[in-house]
Amino acid sequence: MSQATQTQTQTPSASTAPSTLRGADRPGWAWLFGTRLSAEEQERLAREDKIRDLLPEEEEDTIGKAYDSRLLRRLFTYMRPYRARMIAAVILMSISSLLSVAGPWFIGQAIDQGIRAGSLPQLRLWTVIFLLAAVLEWATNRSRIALMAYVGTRIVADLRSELFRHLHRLSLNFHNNYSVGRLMSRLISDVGVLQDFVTWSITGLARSGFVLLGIIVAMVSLNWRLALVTFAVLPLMIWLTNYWRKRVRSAYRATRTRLSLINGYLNESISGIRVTQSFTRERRNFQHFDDLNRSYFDANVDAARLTAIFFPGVDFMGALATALVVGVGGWLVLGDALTAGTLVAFVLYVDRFFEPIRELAQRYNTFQATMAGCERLFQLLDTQPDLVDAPDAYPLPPIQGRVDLENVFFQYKDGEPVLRGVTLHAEPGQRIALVGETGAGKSTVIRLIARFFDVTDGAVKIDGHDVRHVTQQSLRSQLGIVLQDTFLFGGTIADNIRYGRPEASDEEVVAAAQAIGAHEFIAQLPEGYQTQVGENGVNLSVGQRQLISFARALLADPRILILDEATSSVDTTTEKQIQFALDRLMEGRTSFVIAHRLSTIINADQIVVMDHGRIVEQGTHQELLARRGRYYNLYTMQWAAQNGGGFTQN
Ligand SMILES: Nc1ncnc2c1ncn2[C@@H]1O[C@H](COP(=O)(O)OP(=O)(O)OP(=O)(O)O)[C@@H](O)[C@H]1O
Repeated sequence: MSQATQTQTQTPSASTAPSTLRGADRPGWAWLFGTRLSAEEQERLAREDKIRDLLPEEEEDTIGKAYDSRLLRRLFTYMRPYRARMIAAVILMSISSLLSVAGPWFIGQAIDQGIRAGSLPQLRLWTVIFLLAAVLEWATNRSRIALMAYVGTRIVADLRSELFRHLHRLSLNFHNNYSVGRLMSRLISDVGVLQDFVTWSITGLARSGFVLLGIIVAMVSLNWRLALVTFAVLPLMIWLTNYWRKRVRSAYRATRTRLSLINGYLNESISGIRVTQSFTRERRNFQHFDDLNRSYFDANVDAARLTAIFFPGVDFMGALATALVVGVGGWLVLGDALTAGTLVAFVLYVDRFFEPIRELAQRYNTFQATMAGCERLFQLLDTQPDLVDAPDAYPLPPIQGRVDLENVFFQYKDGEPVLRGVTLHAEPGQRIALVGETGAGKSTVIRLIARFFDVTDGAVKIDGHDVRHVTQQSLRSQLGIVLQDTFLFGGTIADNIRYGRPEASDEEVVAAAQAIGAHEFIAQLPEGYQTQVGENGVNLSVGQRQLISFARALLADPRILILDEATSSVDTTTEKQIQFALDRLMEGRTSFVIAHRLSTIINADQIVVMDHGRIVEQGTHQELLARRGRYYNLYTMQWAAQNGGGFTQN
């Protein structure tokens, strides 16, 4: 049962109301006086109860500190190659900040020395200076942003490539446990947040701090009494910022977690749409999606309400400070204690004073998101591959194809042995079929041969070389692995066939397809070998996909071939075709086949019957039938199921 249906049975209760609803959405007095919930609020509580179990634990989605020197230091190492550009951006930022602070002072001069002194040349001079300063400010700002956008984009491109390479180095165990959705979110959203941060926040924050400081210095030096009047609104401002900062943290977290739920559910629903349609689950899915969607909507509305409190609040503080400055300043001007130009400059400063404060508060959030994103990205980058080449690993020389498993023990988790003393010898060119109940350990055996995991005890040897002593690259390049879920990459059929040997000629590609028996259907496609497959490509049947993957394996020409349940999901005609292709593919190679249909492995040189991690029988088809043991039972059961009657051995 899915989590969604499990949670549907829960009854909504006000005591378990989500913190965002309790804190930000509901007015305080409603809780204080126990006012009844409106129908809409009750509905929302019911919805939140349904999705509660799906929300990540607080620790999993740590919002992170707004400032973490360790993370920042590491982030700065990525900026090092672009140091020159960053220094240039900082210089430009300083110039534009100074010009921004100087602007109101120029206006003050234009009024006092031009208008009040009745001097047209002075008025002209200060106006031109102001204009030039504005143009220069625009130009420096523009260049700073362009430089930082370049640096941000480069850093993100570098980091993305590093992550991509790192993901390819991580072992199968890691990929089994880390969902594709989570990886995509690291590669796309976390990296994206970082780009925003580098482009906008680093110099943007510095500029805001710089301008704020400059304005304070300018105001105090112009008239310290009036400056104090302006600062009178600061306590109110600090209170408002703190109020907002505390609440916005959980509000944004709520929107983020709900958005990730929507994305995850969309991903799952689209991937599993066939199953949904075949079980006519659409209505339930619509309902669940509506719940998620509404919950995201509600969280966004909460966040928007907070924004609606804060930003107009800052504007109001600005207006309040302006009123104070105009009132007190005007009174000083009337008493000749202040010039009109200084007053105008002050009014302009007050206006600019609140802009960086607003910016700093707004960036606080980005800062938190960036630190959390960085933490997750670096954690991923720090994940060590479970399997690394030994320091003295040597490349496996070209092999004949002898495979030996010597008393192999293996466990995925401590205390849960999966293989218990497996010994198996395959001569070059032999076909080995692994059979047994589900969970017997067949796939584990082939994973150990390909060294996707290391044995816990014993050894796996290829041509006498312990697989732990050779480089992984040299080992896998001599193995061909064809899995049950055939994966075709975006590109043409020809590209897919030459995936393991990109340098293969067109003739070799066609020859491989012909040998496998795939040429006929490929030739009939409108664009033949140039037909696009993979996502958005032509629709191929399961059997056709398998044939392409066989041609791919044949062209790569490995000495050892591993086939995982390759014939379990196709009809009888296709199975015959595939059987032909397989026979062709396995010719002259050591092959390990896991086939659930025993009829396909009758010709194997050795049939290895596994049970609970041990080999319980071993021999040819005839030998094992004659023994009337485990294999005989498995075979006769399948034979009866497929032919509707009892099996008689002739
Ligand atoms: N990545 C893993 N982590 C932990 N346990 C695993 C992992 N893969 C397999 N197992 C466990 O190891 C045991 C053997 O699994 P294995 O896949 O080798 O069986 P199998 O014989 O190939 O089964 P099937 O025919 O169903 O594919 C099972 O009990 C399985 O639950």
